[in-house]
Amino acid sequence: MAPTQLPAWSALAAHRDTSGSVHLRDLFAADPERGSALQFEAAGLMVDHAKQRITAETLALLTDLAEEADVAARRDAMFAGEHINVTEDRAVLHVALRMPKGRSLIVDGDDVVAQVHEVLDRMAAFARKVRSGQWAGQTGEPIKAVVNIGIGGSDLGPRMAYRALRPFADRDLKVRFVSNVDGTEFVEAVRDLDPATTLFVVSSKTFTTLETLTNATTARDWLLGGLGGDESAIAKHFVAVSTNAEKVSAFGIDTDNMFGFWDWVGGRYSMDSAIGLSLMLAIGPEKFAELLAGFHEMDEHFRTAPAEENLPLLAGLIGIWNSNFLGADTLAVLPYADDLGDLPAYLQQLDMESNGKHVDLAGRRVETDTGPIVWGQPGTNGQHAFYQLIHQGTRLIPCDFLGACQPLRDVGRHHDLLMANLFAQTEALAFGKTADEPARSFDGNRPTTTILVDRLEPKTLGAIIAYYEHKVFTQGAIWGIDSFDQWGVELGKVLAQQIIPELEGQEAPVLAHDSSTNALIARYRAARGRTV
Ligand SMILES: O=P(O)(O)OC[C@H]1O[C@](O)(CO)[C@@H](O)[C@@H]1O
Repeated sequence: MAPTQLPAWSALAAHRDTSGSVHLRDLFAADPERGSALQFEAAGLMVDHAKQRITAETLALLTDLAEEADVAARRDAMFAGEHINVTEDRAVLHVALRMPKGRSLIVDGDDVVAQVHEVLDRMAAFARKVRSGQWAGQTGEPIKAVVNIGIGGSDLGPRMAYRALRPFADRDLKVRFVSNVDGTEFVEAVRDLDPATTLFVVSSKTFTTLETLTNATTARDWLLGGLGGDESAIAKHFVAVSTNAEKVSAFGIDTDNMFGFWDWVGGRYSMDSAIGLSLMLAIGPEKFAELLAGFHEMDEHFRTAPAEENLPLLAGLIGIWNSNFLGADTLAVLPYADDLGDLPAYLQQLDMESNGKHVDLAGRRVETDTGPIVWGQPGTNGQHAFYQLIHQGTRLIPCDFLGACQPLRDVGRHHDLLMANLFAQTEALAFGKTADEPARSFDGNRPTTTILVDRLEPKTLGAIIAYYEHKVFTQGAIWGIDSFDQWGVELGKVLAQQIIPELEGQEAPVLAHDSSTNALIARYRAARGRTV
């Protein structure tokens, strides 16, 4: 049934019409305990929803909606390994990637937890060899640089987590990430690297992705070019992370040097699978295990906590309130932690690739907006760029503010100033300011959630990511969509394959696109001195 037909949906619409415009100033004035009443804690995260435009009644109606939409049953189906990714007929089991050793989960006849730990153990053994210098390159020298080649879910997770966990990384090991098919990224990434001491981790679930295979081929040429062309060097300088052993081997990487995962791990949910290998190389297996423990703690909270205290569930519901009832189109993610600088980009894929859907599970066109446009960048930089529009523009932009109470590098007054800015922004957005001059007045009533952790460490990062994964899950379950496929990325890939020979060919191609695309291709060919 479409969510709009559920009784709680109509009740929420009526509630919005009667009290949805009450100002946060009035909500706070009416309830002196509001600040603490709307703070929730689990797995090392404190999530403060007090500055959202909600009341106890809103939350009660939203949890009714979750019940009527049967979110709990869908969650249980995910944890049980049912094929909830219906368009691809697959289980969705990223939660199994962080289940502790010894636990068992039989899916389609296999104990997936045992499989997960077998790969984790191989990854750990490999990481220890590389980190200790025991793994030698072609010339016998130890590895000093790791380059992860991958894109989308095979890049954004390890890239984001590496930046977030730099303080825990072995700083003698350079770690780089190459994703874009723009050759510039590869050239710049290896500019100061020595092939003799560089290890490439080619990460691709399918091992068919154009960008990744192009970059991996260029990397192989660069390596062989620098080491005298002896192909035996590949085994010492290339490892693969993939579900596709056949393609890995066809590329020339020995499958002994391959770390696998499974079709029940979606790309954007894979940073805690073998896709995290480059991160493990940087921070070591022990810290990687702490990251997994943080994920698992939030998984267990999501699986077992009652709706009224369930952090990801509440976050998902409040997001639905903002999008579907208050009319917000976007969500700004604003980390007050430079270490989380790549979190907005990571969450863009997690949220927008999962819930950017226009049909429901039965294939009917949805009747309501689905996933929000996710964007953002670290505070305080954003304050001096786009916050003007959040404060005084005409659009409603809900924001997630994230911060850590204890700095990992305590420099002078920096951390207090950083966090003062975070708190000040949420206060200004909620309460605004009246002034005689219209241009200087702030309406306020702009909804925000603040997420605080004590320290940004592997465990808390895991909990933050699992919190967002399950928030996205909750929203997808309510909208009744498949959050785990991504057919929308296919059309552009197919068209690019048609256009590639039209750009590269010597002969002037016969162009059969629309007049705009034809003209762009002709312009490009002319600028590159090719016949048109
Ligand atoms: O890991 P792969 O198979 O190279 O895919 C990379 C990314 O491409 C996508 O399929 C989108 O094009 C993502 O879902 C995925 O994370």
